[in-house]
Amino acid sequence: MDDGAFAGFSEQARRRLPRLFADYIDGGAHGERTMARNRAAFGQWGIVPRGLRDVSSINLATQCFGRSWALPVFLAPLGFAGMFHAHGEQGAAYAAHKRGVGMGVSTFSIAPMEKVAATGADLMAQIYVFRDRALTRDMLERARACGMDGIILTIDTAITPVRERDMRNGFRHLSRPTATQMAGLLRHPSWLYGQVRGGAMPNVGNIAGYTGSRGVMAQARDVVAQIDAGLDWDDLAWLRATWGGTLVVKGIMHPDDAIRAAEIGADGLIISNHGGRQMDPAPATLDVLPAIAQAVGGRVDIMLDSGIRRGGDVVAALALGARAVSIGRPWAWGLAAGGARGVGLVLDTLAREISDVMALAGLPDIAAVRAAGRNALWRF
Ligand SMILES: Cc1cc2nc3c(=O)[nH]c(=O)nc-3n(C[C@H](O)[C@H](O)[C@H](O)COP(=O)(O)O)c2cc1C
Ligand SMILES: CCCCCCC(=O)C(=O)O
Repeated sequence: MDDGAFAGFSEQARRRLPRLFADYIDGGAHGERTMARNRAAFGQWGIVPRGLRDVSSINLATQCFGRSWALPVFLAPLGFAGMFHAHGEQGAAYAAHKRGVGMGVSTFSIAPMEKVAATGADLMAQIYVFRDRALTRDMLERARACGMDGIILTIDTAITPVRERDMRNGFRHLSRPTATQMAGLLRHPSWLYGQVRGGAMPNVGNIAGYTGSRGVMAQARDVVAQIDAGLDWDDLAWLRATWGGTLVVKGIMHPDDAIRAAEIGADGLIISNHGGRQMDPAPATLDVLPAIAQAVGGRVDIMLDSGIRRGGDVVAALALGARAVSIGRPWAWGLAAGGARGVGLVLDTLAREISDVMALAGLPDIAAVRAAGRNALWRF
């Protein structure tokens, strides 16, 4: 896979992590065709160079979901990040805070959201609607109590599909490691040392009542079983009525769903195919973006994720109608490779490339990118 500007980070992450974690991050569902298509879609668009425009100062600041960020880039919610490096989710949040960008805290965060919030970062809690609604209400109350005024409802995980790499590695059964798995963990002593120092028996610490000594994957399976596969539009309306803050729906891939979510009162949408980890084969997010942007017509802000690996990818997504993008695997690689510093470097790398592309396209700020739209682009 083409890891773009982050190839160095992903290589280092693969060296540092036991294989089953590296594969968990990198892998996708079934034949991984969606994952490949996400990248290929960005390859279809060029940014047209323009000169004789004042680009002596490039401003990457943007507004999305009623928030202001220094870059049009958000750290996507990632489960189990605390197992990629001892700095865990707090390290990533610290890096996000330092760079002035936002971050989603996964329901499957190893660190409880309260600890992540203590970094002072601009966070949104990623939630599911659980079969036990009291559990969902509890997540909402905790998010509110620790100062988060926004939530992200993930809607593309009614089931968790086969991910062949995880099957091969027995990832979902890690709670009782086999001899092969144990040998794999022991071959990565610096990673193991970090985990031992961090508590040795990690929990999905973000979900009250699901921690304990049975091991992280047994807990994760229990939580996955709580995700309500019967979720429908009425439940979105229930969530809208229950949660007074910003509500963003993640996993939108069809204009009709975008319109319906906006009508029910969602404040924002994330066009996402979960980085190719759910539906395979699905269309690339960049390919569905123009129709969705046209359908919602500016009524709600759109963020896009899945396959962003270059500054040019970000500029293309903004020109086609997104207000910001989010990155998943790149920050996981940065964290695994170098903790909080690694996540910061990933953001710096992307910011530098976005700035390069905007300058050479004669677009000094994000408003100019959005105003130029397709006029800034070339379809190969
Ligand atoms: C390791 C990993 C864990 C993830 N965990 C979650 C999660 O807990 N909740 C969620 O909504 N999305 C989750 N995602 C999906 C991301 O939020 C995001 O949609 C995706 O990573 C974007 O694609 P990219 O990795 O190509 O940037 C996860 C993705 C990865 C790679
Ligand atoms: C054991 C599978 C749980 C999946 C939750 C995290 C996630 O969304 C992912 O893509 O991985």
